Amino acid sequence: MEVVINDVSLCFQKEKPILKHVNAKIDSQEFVSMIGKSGSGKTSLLKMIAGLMRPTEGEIEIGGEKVDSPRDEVTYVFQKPVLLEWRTLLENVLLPYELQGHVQEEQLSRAKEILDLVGLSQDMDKYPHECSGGMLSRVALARALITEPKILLMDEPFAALDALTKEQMQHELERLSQQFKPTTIFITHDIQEAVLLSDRVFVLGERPARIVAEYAIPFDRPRHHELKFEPQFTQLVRELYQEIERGSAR
Ligand SMILES: Nc1ncnc2c1ncn2[C@@H]1O[C@H](COP(=O)(O)OP(=O)(O)OP(=O)(O)O)[C@@H](O)[C@H]1O
Repeated sequence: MEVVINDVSLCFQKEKPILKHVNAKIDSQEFVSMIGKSGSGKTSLLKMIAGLMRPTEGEIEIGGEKVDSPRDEVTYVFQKPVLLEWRTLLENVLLPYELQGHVQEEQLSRAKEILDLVGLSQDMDKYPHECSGGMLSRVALARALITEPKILLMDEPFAALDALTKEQMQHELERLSQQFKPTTIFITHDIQEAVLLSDRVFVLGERPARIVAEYAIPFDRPRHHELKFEPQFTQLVRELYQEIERGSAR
């Protein structure tokens, strides 16, 4: 399902606009990252796509329909995994099904299968307090994908993880998004992460922000971390870094 951001502006009361004239079209099954300085409005843009907030001007369309409230096809993954402490990992992953009604046998198998896919087959009866940050991120990813959302919105999902765990999670996400193929919009401060995972990277400028640059990332998939040492990769990272700096000066 495609996402269209059509001349979107956002202004909180009496303040200078946060976002002004943001335009973008994200194709079905495309993986796009948004990078930009802190406070440039990335989370606000994601919330508007999720239907959690309305633009002051312009509109957002998903699959050709205007977004004015949260939609079933869209799943949102927060920076900090939001898990219920009194439920096991399996029960947490089953939550989207429970919210739809009674859990069927087939859905239980599906939940176990997806926990297996993220490497947690041995841990599904544990409670969140018994788990590491990386395990909790895996559960959040499993829960996000279990309903096979058409649109996956991720707001710095790996920012709180240590470097090695973050690499593992990037690998999991790369693998799973190739399998499930949701249209993904991913926010990150990590330029390397954006280049590694994305088909395209958008750079947001400073307030009032708009998309000041857009880079297509040409590497074949599946992608591996060794790519980070390739000259073309480091060159792209450098250019994006300079774009963010230039964006601030614009
Ligand atoms: N509900 C709100 N009311 C007023 N101002 C808000 C509200 N939500 C966000 N803002 C302001 O909008 C600006 C953009 O915030 P947003 O969280 O979208 O930026 P961001 O680019 O995601 O930042 P970060 O990278 O630090 O997470 C910030 O200055 C923030 O203080």
